[in-house]
Amino acid sequence: MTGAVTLEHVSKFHGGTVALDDVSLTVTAGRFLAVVGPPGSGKSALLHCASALDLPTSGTVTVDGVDVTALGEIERDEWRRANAGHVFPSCNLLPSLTVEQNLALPLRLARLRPDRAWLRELVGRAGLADRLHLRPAELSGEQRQRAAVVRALAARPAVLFADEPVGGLGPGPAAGVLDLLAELAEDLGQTVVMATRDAAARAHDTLTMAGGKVVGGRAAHEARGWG
Ligand SMILES: Nc1ncnc2c1ncn2[C@@H]1O[C@H](COP(=O)(O)OP(=O)(O)OP(=O)(O)O)[C@@H](O)[C@H]1O
Repeated sequence: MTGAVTLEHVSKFHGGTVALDDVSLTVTAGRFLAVVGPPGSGKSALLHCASALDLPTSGTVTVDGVDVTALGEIERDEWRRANAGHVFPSCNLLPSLTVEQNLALPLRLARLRPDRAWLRELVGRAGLADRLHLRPAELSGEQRQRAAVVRALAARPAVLFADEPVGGLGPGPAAGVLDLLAELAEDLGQTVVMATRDAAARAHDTLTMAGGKVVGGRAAHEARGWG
């Protein structure tokens, strides 16, 4: 199983603002981890550093044994395209393309060969098999966000990083998207790291952040850095 993420003494400063303050933790491969905390507690900063979208000011991030903080910029971009999938609050699907074209786009841009069996599996689980020919505007909000999850996983990344993936959805559609994330972890062993203010119920493990630090968690044996 892939997707083990380890942060060791990771700090991130933005000028004088501390976004992450000496965070050390381990995400177990194949688990669905929710990172919870109030606005400004450092959830996004944690996801950005863990997924190599951003470099920490200090500390190291290792994913499946690769120290991504030691990679040069070009190598880091290549690593991220192949190994880190991202979902954001807004689905960011291109309105002029069909769902199928949207799902294939990151693979085409990265010149990665599609794994058709994997894509079929994802599309089926997301309930989009009969929606592939439609434009994003013809989907429900939940279906659009499910499509964003499939797109993020198309390259078979080691880890899916979802930053407030249900932020713009009502309770019913949000539950549908969270169910999909939980199923992907439970049935396919997909490692998922999700930042959320309050939608952690379906996750296997929870870490709580405040002031850039990890201050608690349900999977205390899996993480270090508090108490
Ligand atoms: N680019 C930036 N420039 C300056 N400060 C930043 C920047 N990005 C984040 N911060 C600050 O770092 C801290 C942590 O921000 P972060 O976005 O990680 O929190 P969050 O828990 O994800 O919040 P939210 O729930 O609102 O998304 C906050 O004080 C924020 O203002």
